[in-house]
Amino acid sequence: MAVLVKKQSLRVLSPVNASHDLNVRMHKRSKSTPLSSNTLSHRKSQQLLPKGDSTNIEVVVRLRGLLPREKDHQHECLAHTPVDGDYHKISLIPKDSSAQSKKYREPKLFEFDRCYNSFDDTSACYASQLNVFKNTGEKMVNNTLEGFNSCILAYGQTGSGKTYTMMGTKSNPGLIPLVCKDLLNKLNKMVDTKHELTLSFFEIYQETAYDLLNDQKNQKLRVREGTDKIPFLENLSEYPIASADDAQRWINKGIDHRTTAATNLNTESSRSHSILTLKLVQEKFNPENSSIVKLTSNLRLVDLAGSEKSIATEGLDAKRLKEGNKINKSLTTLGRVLTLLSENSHSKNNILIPYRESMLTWLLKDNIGGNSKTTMVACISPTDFDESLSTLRFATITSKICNHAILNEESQTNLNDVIEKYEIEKQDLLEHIKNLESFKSEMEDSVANLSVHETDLEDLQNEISEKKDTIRKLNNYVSWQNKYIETISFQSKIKEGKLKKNFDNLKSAQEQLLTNYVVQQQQNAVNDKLENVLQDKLTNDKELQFTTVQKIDELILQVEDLSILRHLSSVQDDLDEIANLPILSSDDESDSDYWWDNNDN
Ligand SMILES: Nc1ncnc2c1ncn2[C@@H]1O[C@H](COP(=O)(O)OP(=O)(O)OP(=O)(O)O)[C@@H](O)[C@H]1O
Repeated sequence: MAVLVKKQSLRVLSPVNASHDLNVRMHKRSKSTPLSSNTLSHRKSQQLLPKGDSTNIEVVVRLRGLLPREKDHQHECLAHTPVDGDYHKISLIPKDSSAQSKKYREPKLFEFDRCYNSFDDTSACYASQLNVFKNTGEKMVNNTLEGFNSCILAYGQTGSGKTYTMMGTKSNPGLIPLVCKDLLNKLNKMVDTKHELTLSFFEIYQETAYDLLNDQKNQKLRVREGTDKIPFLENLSEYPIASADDAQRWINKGIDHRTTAATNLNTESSRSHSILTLKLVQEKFNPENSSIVKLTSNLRLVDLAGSEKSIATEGLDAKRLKEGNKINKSLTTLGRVLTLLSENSHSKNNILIPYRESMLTWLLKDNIGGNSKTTMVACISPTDFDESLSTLRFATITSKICNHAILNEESQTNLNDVIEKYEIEKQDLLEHIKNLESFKSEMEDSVANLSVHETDLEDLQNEISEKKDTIRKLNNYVSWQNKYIETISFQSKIKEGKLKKNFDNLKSAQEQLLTNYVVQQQQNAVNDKLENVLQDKLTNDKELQFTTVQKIDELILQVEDLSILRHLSSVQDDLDEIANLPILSSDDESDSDYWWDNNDN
């Protein structure tokens, strides 16, 4: 198995190179910050070299474990730390050992100052958040206390664990909170040193710097360069911090203001580079030469935005795409600057470094190529071979850069000034003691007055305890009352329910009755009408009957008259007939005895 080994060089500048560089630096500093000749003189005069260290940027690698999402998709772990516990090494094993390209066939082995495995706690290279602080963060705290500028820079692809390493979580705090806590603990134990610690926090979002501690977050900050050519942000707010809680409050505020968004590879992806700076100014008295030594140092904690392949923002809106492009662009510039710096560290040519090409490299100028002890934490994800390879190559280039940290020390050597300064402080202290004494005597007077009223106080206390007892009883009574009210109100609720039900029933019965009444009324009206009609009919009928009866009577009369007439007429007829009768012969008498026998009809 062919193994590619990249030897990391921990190059220390040759004394010739170091003195040359430091003299150039000193020259620039003394030109830009003229110091008063009789009072304040830089401890390192033109003849003396400043105390300093020339060391390569330290590189540590942190390998995170598989995330639940990656486990669900059964991603393989492609990065490994050695089982023998050699914490300098880390290897990347390609997924497909039969791939055509050599790049994807052979494992890659890298060596760095330290490689942390963050998921397998049985591994000898395992490192929890606290281990990372102990091995990487704590020495930066010590550098700062010694008066050196220091910087920790988290680099890596998106979702590889930079923010987790720098900020961590509430239950697993990262480097930033742990560094703040340790620095403050150590400062508070230093009784012979006066110190002032301030904190500032900003982000670079799409090539513009914003103050993360300013409530008006959209105010753009401009980069300026002092006479010493050190870039700084104009109007960036700085807050004094006295305790770890103070620091945490400002950090939380900054986190709230930082630009983050969900991408395909990280639900809370940082869309900006964030830079937190702790600035420490210390003053110590040096009894050897009766001077005051002033140490000024910065500790910068940088969480870079992650490099992104297009997959991170695929399908997302144009804003995310633009952010991704800007992030990649500024990281490319950072890569170019670091490459040139590493070339300068290895050759006598002094290539001009294009720091100003991006705001990030401009503001980190001193940390990546100058007066700073710097550590890069290269974070890698175990599932992305290409991105991890690119991060480890970037880290290899960075590890070749040599920085020259100098002790930022000034000393006040004029004894009169020292005495004058102490005299002022002594006067302040005496004034303070005087105030305290008068306060003390006021307090003593109050105590004396108090003893006079001691008996009253006892009575009052008895009264208070009686009142308390009454209050307790009242409270009991009130709570009993409350319970009673609760019961009553419960019962009345039930009653109310029943009443409501009855009321509803009554209401529906009433409505029914009303309906019936209306129907009845209508029925009555119909009945009345019918009755009237019948009555009318009856009346008509009676009249008809009466008329009929009359008519019948008339008819009867008429009939009677007619029959009489008829009778009379028939009688007449008979009479007429009789009158006309012939006189009968004896012959006729044989046929019939009487004529009427033949005229029956
Ligand atoms: N060492 C670790 N142990 C446990 N979880 C981790 C570790 N490193 C990262 N994670 C988890 O992985 C996810 C991505 O981590 P993080 O947000 O720190 O990535 P990032 O590199 O800062 O990403 P970006 O560049 O997109 O901001 C988070 O859910 C985080 O909690």
